[in-house]
Amino acid sequence: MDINKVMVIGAGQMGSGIAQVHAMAGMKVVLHDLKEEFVQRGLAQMTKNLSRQVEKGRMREAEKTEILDRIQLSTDLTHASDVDIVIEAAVENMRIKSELFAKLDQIAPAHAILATNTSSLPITEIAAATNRPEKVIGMHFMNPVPVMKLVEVIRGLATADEVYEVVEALSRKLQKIPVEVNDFPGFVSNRILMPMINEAIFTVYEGVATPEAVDEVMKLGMNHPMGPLTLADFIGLDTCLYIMETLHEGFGDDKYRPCPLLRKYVKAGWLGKKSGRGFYQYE
Ligand SMILES: CC(=O)CC(=O)SCCNC(=O)CCNC(=O)[C@H](O)C(C)(C)COP(=O)(O)OP(=O)(O)OC[C@H]1O[C@@H](n2cnc3c(N)ncnc32)[C@H](O)[C@@H]1OP(=O)(O)O
Ligand SMILES: NC(=O)C1=CN([C@@H]2O[C@H](COP(=O)(O)OP(=O)(O)OC[C@H]3O[C@@H](n4cnc5c(N)ncnc54)[C@H](OP(=O)(O)O)[C@@H]3O)[C@@H](O)[C@H]2O)C=CC1
Repeated sequence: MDINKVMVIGAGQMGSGIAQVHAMAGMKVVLHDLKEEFVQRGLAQMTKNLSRQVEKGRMREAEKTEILDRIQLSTDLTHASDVDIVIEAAVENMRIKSELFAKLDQIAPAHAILATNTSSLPITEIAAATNRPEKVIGMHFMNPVPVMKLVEVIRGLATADEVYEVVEALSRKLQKIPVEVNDFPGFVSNRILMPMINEAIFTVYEGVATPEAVDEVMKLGMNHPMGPLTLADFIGLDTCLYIMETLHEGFGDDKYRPCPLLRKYVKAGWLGKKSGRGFYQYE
């Protein structure tokens, strides 16, 4: 099956990146969010990224315009009626994702694949909200989407082989490298990454070191491009907390308990870079 038109749900940091890479690969894209201001923010992010490519002489202004022209903005879910695939990148919450998938199942054409960019939630459970579980799949991009090569592809219990093959080919068309993993909480990426981030937060919580010191240790000592607390701020502390909760609940093992300091920051609205404050202050 050829993918010509894609709908991306959620115009946040992941949704806008996912929309951008599909438009750059020549596909028509509908970028959807709840409010006009959110889709406009997504468009501004994509425009900024593409302008940087133009400034660096890697893209012509005309190419940038062509890419942006392929992107339609939407606050109306019925725009899913003529797409080949929907990629959902709304907030990391099972109730919201299940409701979205139930609605999309009613609107999207019968042939359409319903993919989710969830970073930890069970694909099988999201698929159960639809009448087409064989066409539901996890397509987990990494942040920042235009830069990171990986797409973790997760089959639900009922995902059809041909759906997996379409998503694998689509990932390659986006110049990404798909890696198949099974449907377990946090998949592979966040089962390994997020406990490290949570442990870094515990070291601050217990007074072992400052956030700056923790990040320096991991950057200089382990050659990580960003320290774990800078990375947590970059991902979004709300998303980090939701992933830890999914791991904790899914495995029933206390080793995944979210650090109380992470909970406190999220309750305070300190969500990291996107809200201007997390372990660090921005602007
Ligand atoms: C939570 C989940 O479910 C899964 C996840 O995504 S976990 C998060 C996974 N991501 C990571 O671990 C990222 C770790 N950090 C890094 O790899 C790097 O710090 C980084 C790529 C983000 C930035 O790299 P850097 O060398 O420190 O900075 P910088 O030189 O400014 O940027 C490198 C390139 O990335 C681009 N870039 C940086 N941030 C970007 C962004 N937010 N959007 C688009 N492009 C971006 C820059 O334009 C630059 O491009 P060129 O090389 O083409 O000029
Ligand atoms: N951040 C990361 O590094 C990564 C995140 N992910 C996953 O991607 C998804 C999105 O994360 P991210 O982009 O960081 O989050 P953001 O908070 O940046 O963006 C989420 C966007 O989705 C919108 N949204 C919420 N509910 C709905 C809905 N019902 N319909 C349409 N849009 C909705 C939000 O609007 P509002 O502001 O009103 O809530 C917001 O604009 C999550 O599932 C996350 O786990 C995956 C890989 C990496």
